[in-house]
Amino acid sequence: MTETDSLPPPSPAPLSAQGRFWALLPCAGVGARAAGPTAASLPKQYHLLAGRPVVLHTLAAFAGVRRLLGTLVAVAPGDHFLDAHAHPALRVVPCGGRTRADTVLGGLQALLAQGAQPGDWVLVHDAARCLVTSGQIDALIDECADDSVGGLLAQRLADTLKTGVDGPDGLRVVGTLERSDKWLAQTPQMFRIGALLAAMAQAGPHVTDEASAMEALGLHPRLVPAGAQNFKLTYPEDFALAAALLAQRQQGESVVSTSRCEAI
Ligand SMILES: Nc1ccn([C@@H]2O[C@H](COP(=O)(O)OP(=O)(O)OP(=O)(O)O)[C@@H](O)[C@H]2O)c(=O)n1
Ligand SMILES: C[C@](O)(CO)[C@H](O)COP(=O)(O)O
Repeated sequence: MTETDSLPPPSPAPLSAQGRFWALLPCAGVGARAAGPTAASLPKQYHLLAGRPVVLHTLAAFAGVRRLLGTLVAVAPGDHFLDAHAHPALRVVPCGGRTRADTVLGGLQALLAQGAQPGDWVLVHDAARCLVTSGQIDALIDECADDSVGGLLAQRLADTLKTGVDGPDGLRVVGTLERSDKWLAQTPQMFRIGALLAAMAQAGPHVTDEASAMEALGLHPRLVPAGAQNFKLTYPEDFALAAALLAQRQQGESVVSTSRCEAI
């Protein structure tokens, strides 16, 4: 164990009248779109950002949510990166699949095999979405735990939304969409484990998020507004922005703890 101090210690999860909550992090992607000219072969969820691998920033946010009973990280078979970061609050399971949806399906099955119940809630969150905060995760649970379907964090559109077509004359605008009812889906996305498992199995390996699988069954997940900082590391240019934001947050934390020390 070399970096257990990277994660806050697990706090005992209080029993909640609203049910039991688990987290599932799909962490088995290869990060093809993040591979710039100088990229190492390491998948993006393991790149170092502000002194820590990306996924440990993500896990630190989940470690701050007291209602979670446990977190399962779904990694690719043969991936031992997290072995060096063993932690009592974590289950690392080599159930990664060819697509994100396959990985989530394997992770849901693994949660049930490890004692979760079909009626428990699961919060599925991209390992590569490392700027999520404990406060946002708690807000999602607060908004959705009494809901009959579940829901997701999402961001309102700030820009005008175009449709484009890449034709013989180059990439051209062919229309402008009404944006007031459009949202960018983020994660976590929170549903009952049994319902999500059935929905994902039916939706197939190419569904891009959990909410889509539930929508395909005629359900309407709740949208919980979240800010632009909860973005997913996808392209090479995303890393510098994430590093700057994480460094700024760390600086903020150290200023607060210094002022606490001075106040004592
Ligand atoms: N087969 C896969 C594909 C993706 N993911 C995870 O799903 C999250 C979001 O997916 P995405 O950004 O698409 O990651 P990659 O598939 O790694 O990226 P790319 O499509 O650029 O290769 C990431 O945490 C990624 O590790 C996964 O667990 N299993
Ligand atoms: C789940 C997700 O992050 C919500 O925006 C997104 O759909 C993942 O997409 P990708 O196709 O795996 O990049």
